[in-house]
Amino acid sequence: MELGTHPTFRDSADGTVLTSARAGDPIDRATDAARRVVDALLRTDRTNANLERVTEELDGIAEHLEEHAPAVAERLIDMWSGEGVTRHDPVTGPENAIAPPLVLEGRGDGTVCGTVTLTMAYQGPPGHVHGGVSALLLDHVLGVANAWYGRSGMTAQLSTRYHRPTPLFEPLTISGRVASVDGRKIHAEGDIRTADGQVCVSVEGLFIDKTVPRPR
Ligand SMILES: CCCCC/C=C\C/C=C\C/C=C\C/C=C\CCCC(=O)SCCNC(=O)CCNC(=O)[C@H](O)C(C)(C)COP(=O)(O)OP(=O)(O)OC[C@H]1O[C@@H](n2cnc3c(N)ncnc32)[C@H](O)[C@@H]1OP(=O)(O)O
Repeated sequence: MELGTHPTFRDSADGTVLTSARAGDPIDRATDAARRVVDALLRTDRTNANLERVTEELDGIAEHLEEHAPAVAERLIDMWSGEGVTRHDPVTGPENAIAPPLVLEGRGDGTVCGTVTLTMAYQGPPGHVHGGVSALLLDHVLGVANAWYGRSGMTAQLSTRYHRPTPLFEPLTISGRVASVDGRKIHAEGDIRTADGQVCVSVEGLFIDKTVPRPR
């Protein structure tokens, strides 16, 4: 994976924000509105909300957006034209309505961390976070931790241990760090904790340094 000029803990200040800022751009605001729609659909009274009208209006919005969508190949070039901080990924991307989005900071000790409160769309067991969502968040956090360390790679293995159910609707702190590097192999680890420090999920990941060329 190409690293671009991503900051590392050796040359950047403790507290450096490593994910794309929500700039308040129209696309960020539209994506926030889409997240709100997803959450509202999950919470609405299905017998009382006028869902036929809702469907028509949402279809109308989708048609308008599709009319203004360039070809996928062109869009991919645009998506990857930055310096290695993505705006579209499903964990931190302000332009991706699937992303919570998680904001990550780099620490002087090589750790990256961020706090997020997950809502209904991320539910697995009743009132708790889906295990696949936890793995997704941690995989990405380890990827960013690798970059903060100064390396980059593809996930080859992600070993996930679920210690206790991870609550929705409460702030969760997600952190990751590089544990060791052995040639092309990057070993990283991380966890998700509740505000009182209880570990809900921990992971160990093996990443292999490999470049996937950016579309151009
Ligand atoms: C989404 C945003 C990304 C943004 C990136 C942009 C810039 C970066 C900047 C900031 C970073 C920010 C964010 C990054 C965030 C997230 C990252 C997301 C990560 C992913 O979402 S990524 C998708 C899922 N991931 C895959 O899609 C991988 C598919 N797979 C392959 O592409 C190959 O399989 C590969 C590359 C893994 C290896 O292939 P290869 O040919 O390069 O290497 P090779 O096989 O020669 O192995 C060399 C040595 O590694 C050992 N080894 C290999 N694989 C192993 C395994 N699984 N277990 C144990 N050991 C293994 C061998 O045993 C050998 O060991 P030895 O040298 O000792 O013999």
